[in-house]
Amino acid sequence: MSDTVALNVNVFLRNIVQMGGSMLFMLTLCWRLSLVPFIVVPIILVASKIFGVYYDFLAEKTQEAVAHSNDVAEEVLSTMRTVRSFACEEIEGDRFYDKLTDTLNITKKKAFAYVGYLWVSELFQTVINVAVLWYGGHLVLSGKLNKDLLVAFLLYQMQLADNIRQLGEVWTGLMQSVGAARKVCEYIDRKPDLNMTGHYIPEKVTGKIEFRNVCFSYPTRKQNPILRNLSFTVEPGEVVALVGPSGSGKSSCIALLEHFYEPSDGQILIDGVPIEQYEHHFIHNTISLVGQEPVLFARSVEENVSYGVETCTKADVIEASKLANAHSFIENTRDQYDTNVGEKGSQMSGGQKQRIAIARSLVRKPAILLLDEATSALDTESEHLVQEAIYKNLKGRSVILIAHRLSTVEKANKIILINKGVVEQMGTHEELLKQEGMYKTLVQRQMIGNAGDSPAVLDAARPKRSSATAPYIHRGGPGSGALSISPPHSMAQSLLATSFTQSTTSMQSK
Ligand SMILES: Nc1ncnc2c1ncn2[C@@H]1O[C@H](COP(=O)(O)OP(=O)(O)OP(=O)(O)O)[C@@H](O)[C@H]1O
Repeated sequence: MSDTVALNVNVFLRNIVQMGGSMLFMLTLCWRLSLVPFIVVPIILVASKIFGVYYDFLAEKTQEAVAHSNDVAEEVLSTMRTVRSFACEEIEGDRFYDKLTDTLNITKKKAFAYVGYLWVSELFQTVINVAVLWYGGHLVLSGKLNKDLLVAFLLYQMQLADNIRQLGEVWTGLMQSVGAARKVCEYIDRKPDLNMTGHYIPEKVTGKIEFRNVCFSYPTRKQNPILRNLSFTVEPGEVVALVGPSGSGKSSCIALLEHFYEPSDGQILIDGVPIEQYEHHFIHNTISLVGQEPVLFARSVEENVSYGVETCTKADVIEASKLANAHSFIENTRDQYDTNVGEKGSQMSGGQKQRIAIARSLVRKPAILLLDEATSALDTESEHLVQEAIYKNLKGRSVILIAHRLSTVEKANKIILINKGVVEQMGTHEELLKQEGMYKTLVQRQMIGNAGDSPAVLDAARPKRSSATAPYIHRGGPGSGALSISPPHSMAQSLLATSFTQSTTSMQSK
């Protein structure tokens, strides 16, 4: 756009001046003969205007078509393993080809429109030349014009035609740029729907979180309520677990706390202040999130862990990595903290990615930590170590966690069971086990799955909290590292037991 404007404005101004000069000289040579081109030139300008509007429209369509084909290419390249694992290379190739064909069709239309425009303007210029020669000859024969002046007039006339042709090209270039830039300008001028005008920066955040009668639906599905009058409180320093069936709205609560969306009704407060009143950078340094599928950047481990924290030292990075149980595997890589994790962390395993993401959150020393299935890809031992570290080192900080493993959830100070967007049960693991409700059913389901489908196991296990919480692995004491696998657990049973939500869903469907 900048290149086209810089070049075209130069050519445009030069031709306008030359055109003005030619017309002035033509008028002084013979005003009667000047009327001929002066009548036809406005017709050419009108034709240029009509063509310009159409060309602008086609240029915008071309941009859209190119964007669609790029979308397909980008999506397929970034999900290449999925595409290959379903043997869909040809299908995706055809999809890309179709999008490229759309682009080609629009480009063809553009080419035909340009040819049509050139044809019309050349035709009019020929008409002017013929008309000037005919009328000029008539004026010479009738003695109203000197034949030398007719030749001079014709030379200016040729200059004028050349200027009109160049102006047509400039107009085409400008319309092409305007069409292409319109979308970019739309995005630049777009005002976010979210209210990001908050300026509140307190000296200290204690970490009290309050959901007050929150109603929410996603902007793309406004008619589909996700959270309905949802209320709960997390006191400073509390660890609260959100549990419930898949799709019940747990991650949506986290998204609202991160201020990615705003509730349609109700309020979310941090230390009694509505979240939208906090300054954007401040709130995101105060609340740290480890999501379901953490995204790493194609940089070194150290740069990923210290991401966004300007004052972060290497010692801070190592400390956070130790807390996240990531230090030992990082040390074992060839370049250690300088190891490049690859695009979106593709050169790391799922569990390694999660641990680096946890370290990235911990390095900020947040007042509120949100863990949305943040340890789901870790083996039970690693998860246990990471959790121990989090519980030990985040004392005084509030933690909201979503987890599918019962062993993760039961240590929480408070468990909130969300079902279909409302809080159905709330309390500690022991309190909820005493109530008849979905939570107890879920626990029974998991434990039965782990103990040879015997309902009696639940009762037997209840007083022994440690065996209930880590049904298939017993530890020999904190830090001892000694593990023993309980008989008579089968591998299939253990696998079944690892998914809290899966069990929930299957229970619900019954
Ligand atoms: N960006 C989005 N746009 C529209 N609807 C969405 C979006 N994200 C989630 N949803 C819908 O909102 C509902 C709640 O989703 P949410 O992710 O909060 O559930 P969840 O309880 O965390 O589930 P899970 O345990 O499976 O992660 C689901 O029905 C889902 O389809």
